[in-house]
Amino acid sequence: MENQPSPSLWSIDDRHRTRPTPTPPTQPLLPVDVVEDKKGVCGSETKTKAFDICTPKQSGGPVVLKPGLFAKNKERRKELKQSSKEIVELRPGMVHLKGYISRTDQVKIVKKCRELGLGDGGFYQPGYEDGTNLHLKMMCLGKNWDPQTSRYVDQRPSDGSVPPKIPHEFVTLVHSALKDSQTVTKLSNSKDLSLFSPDICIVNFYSQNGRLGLHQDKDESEPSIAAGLPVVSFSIGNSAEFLYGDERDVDKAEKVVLESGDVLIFGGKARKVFHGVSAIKPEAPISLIEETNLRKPGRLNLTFRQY
Ligand SMILES: O=C(O)CCC(=O)C(=O)O
Ligand SMILES: [Fe+2]
Repeated sequence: MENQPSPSLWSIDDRHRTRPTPTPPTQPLLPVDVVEDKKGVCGSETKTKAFDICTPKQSGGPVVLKPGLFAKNKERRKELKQSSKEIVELRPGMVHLKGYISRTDQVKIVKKCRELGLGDGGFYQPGYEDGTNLHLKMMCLGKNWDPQTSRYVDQRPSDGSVPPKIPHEFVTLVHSALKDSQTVTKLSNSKDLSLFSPDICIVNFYSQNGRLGLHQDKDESEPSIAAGLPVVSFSIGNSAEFLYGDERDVDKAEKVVLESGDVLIFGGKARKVFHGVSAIKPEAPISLIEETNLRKPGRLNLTFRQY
């Protein structure tokens, strides 16, 4: 499966033949990186600061010396070498598509997530019932996952916001990744990676100390889990150490590094695999950061599921 053409996110009809249609003009981003959301629950006024996953462009301020041209070109050559495509079956039902999302599409995903993340239902700091916070920022699309109750609801309880819809371009890319991953699982069981219609996407943003403990994704509906409908995960930005295993035990877990542009899929027999993120690594593609101003270090992860 080496060197497959990468699907383009904005070419809808036939990703292998059609040139990507020009990016639709993005809505103007909100003017400031902090948005005050005055919609409260039950009429009370709460102020939620939307988290900006990108660093707003500075006007004035201290001059930052950029790396020289030679150093930059060297970085880019390294990036090109590293972005080799490969599909690896990690275990039955669990597939790692390395370098699957093109750099252009990664840029589009970051920009779209930033735009949505600054609006109603955008990035916030999730916390558990006992008052502890998750070590990441979160935004839900389609339906809201509530960490306090581990349930999906239509509105975010903390501010009453309604989650934005999943952009259809994201769904197109999920379907392409599933179809391509089925080719490697033909010999084992391609039903593990059956096509589905994602109606939920949880978008996580990890900074330097971001992490996520070992857990199972099991809050989707019973029929969805029973059918083994897969979870499809996109990684963008800094690389991450991703753990997975049969039990909630870090010492027994296996480890894989997820890099920018990687897609990970787990369904069928692997649908209830324990998984988590143990660390964010320093590596990030320089061209992506330059084009998007994604915070450094910063890792965006999108997991698509069907309720
Ligand atoms: O960030 C990741 O790679 C995993 C995210 C995850 O497991 C989740 O959101 O349930
Ligand atoms: Fe998960």
